[in-house]
Amino acid sequence: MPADRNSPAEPPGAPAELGAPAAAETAAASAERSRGRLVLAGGLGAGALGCSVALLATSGWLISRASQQPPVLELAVAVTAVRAFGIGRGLLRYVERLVGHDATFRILAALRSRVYARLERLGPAALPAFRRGDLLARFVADVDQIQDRYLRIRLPFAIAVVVGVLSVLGAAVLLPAAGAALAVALLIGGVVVPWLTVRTAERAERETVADRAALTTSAVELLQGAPELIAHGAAGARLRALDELDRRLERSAARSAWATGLAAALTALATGGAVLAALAAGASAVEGGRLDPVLLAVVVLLPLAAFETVTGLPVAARSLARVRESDARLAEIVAAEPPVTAGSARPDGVFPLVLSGVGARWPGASTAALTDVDLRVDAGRRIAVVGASGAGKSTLAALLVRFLDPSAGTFTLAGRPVQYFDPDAVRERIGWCAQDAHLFDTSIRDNLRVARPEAGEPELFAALDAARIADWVRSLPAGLDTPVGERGTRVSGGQRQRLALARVVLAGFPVVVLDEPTANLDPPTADALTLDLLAATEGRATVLITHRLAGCEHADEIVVLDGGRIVQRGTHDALLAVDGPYRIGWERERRDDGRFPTGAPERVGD
Ligand SMILES: Nc1ncnc2c1ncn2[C@@H]1O[C@H](COP(=O)(O)OP(=O)(O)OP(=O)(O)O)[C@@H](O)[C@H]1O
Repeated sequence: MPADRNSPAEPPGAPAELGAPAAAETAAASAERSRGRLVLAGGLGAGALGCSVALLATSGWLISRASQQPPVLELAVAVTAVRAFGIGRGLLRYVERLVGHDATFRILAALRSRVYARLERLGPAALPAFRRGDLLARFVADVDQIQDRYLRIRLPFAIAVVVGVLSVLGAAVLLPAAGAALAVALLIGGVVVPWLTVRTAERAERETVADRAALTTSAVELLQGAPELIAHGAAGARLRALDELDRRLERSAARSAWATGLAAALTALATGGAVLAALAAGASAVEGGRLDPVLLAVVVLLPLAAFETVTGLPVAARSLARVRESDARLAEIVAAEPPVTAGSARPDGVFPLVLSGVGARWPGASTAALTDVDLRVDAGRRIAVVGASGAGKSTLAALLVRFLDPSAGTFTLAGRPVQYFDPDAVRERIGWCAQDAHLFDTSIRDNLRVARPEAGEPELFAALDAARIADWVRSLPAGLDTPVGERGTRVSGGQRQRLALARVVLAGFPVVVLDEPTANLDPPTADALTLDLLAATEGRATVLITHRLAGCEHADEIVVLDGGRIVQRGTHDALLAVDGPYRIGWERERRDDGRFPTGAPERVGD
């Protein structure tokens, strides 16, 4: 981040977490809180697998002993035990799944909140470093992938160790040679095979994560740009590129599946080897009188059951690479430098809002977007910021609403550097109506309530009235419940901006920054909206950013930006009186507007 002359040495309450911890630590912190549940899930899982092993061993003994036709009472305990182990296995497995998933989802929810909080701090200035679809993949798929660390890796490995050791001890008590053979086979199935899987599948797994993210990114881009691509006949090429990405993902998934298949074959071989070894050792021990023949079935069946503990481990090990890759991708978000210094204080008042010698530079940009800007906003004052495209107007808006830090100069609210304050608290006082205001895919009512959730119908209509769109809303069959479509596609550009304006009015900010609210409208509609905007925000400090000069005559001060610097400032009359960019722009706008057929601008819902 560029040096910040304006930064206080140490803003009070600047969150310590801004020190960019790794995502793994973020997940670990969440896991810490669910440790008890994870341990319980491990215990239940070990119990369930223990029941499986005991079930097979007891059944083996029962069948062998029953063949000798002893008194039924002698078998009663074993029969009951078989039932108990059978029921216990299912029951414990069910509860283990509940507890394990509950713990994991809690960890994921906490992790997702933390990642979202990070994203929020980065946005919007630092987010362009990530592509939209890629961010989506990180936020959804990568966070989801982290669940494997607990559900598929740590729990199964811990359970395998406990049950594996107990099974080996059990077998060794009956016949030490069988115990030794089982230990060796379990080490092969539980350590060597998973290790081999990791070695074979690691690259493929990493590629799978990257390919899946690339596929999401391209699919999102393709869907968003579909109308333009179809109109330009370029959709076919993009679809083919997407197809190629899909095939790449298929290839890496196939390579990784091949490793899984190999692991399954090796595990089956190790199981078979353990059973054969137990059979050979058991048969010779029976022959030598060192083992009761009835126990031979137990010795032979035990490895079969014990191997259940390690069969899932190669798949678990395989997902280790995926988890690491997702971790690394989340760590990039966590480590990305926030574009603003955040304190924790809440501003009591914002006036006067003063920029003094302020410069601004966007992350990654080589040149400053603003240089040496002075601005003072007092209560109720209305300032118009005008200038050509690229002059730095939106950058000024970003500075005012704390999306960007000044790289030079000072920005103070009521005399205190803005870096002392929580940016969210600043934004509760300095409202922003964007150039392409976002409407959510829900009703008009819910879109307005983003600004004030508890607002009742009279307040909503008062805000709509101020934005001169209330009559249109009343005329709709569903009124306030009319859906606006995704990104407001079911309403016109002018209606969208007016709804956004109503939202800003409803929020009641003491300072309102209106960033090119008329940018995409035809001149008559734009001018009508500008007048309505100024009327709706009457009495509030307003910074109207615009490339059109019509309406500026109502501002207390006009600031003309060019190349990131203020080149003129004053009232409309004063600026018209001198030969300068404002007068040139004003005269050109009058002349050019004269070329358009002019009609009465629509006032309601254009
Ligand atoms: N998010 C961003 N990241 C990097 N650079 C940016 C970003 N937004 C603007 N810039 C750069 O800052 C400079 C000023 O742009 P800005 O958008 O502030 O101008 P503007 O006067 O609002 O233009 P317009 O009227 O076209 O919106 C330009 O050089 C632009 O490339």
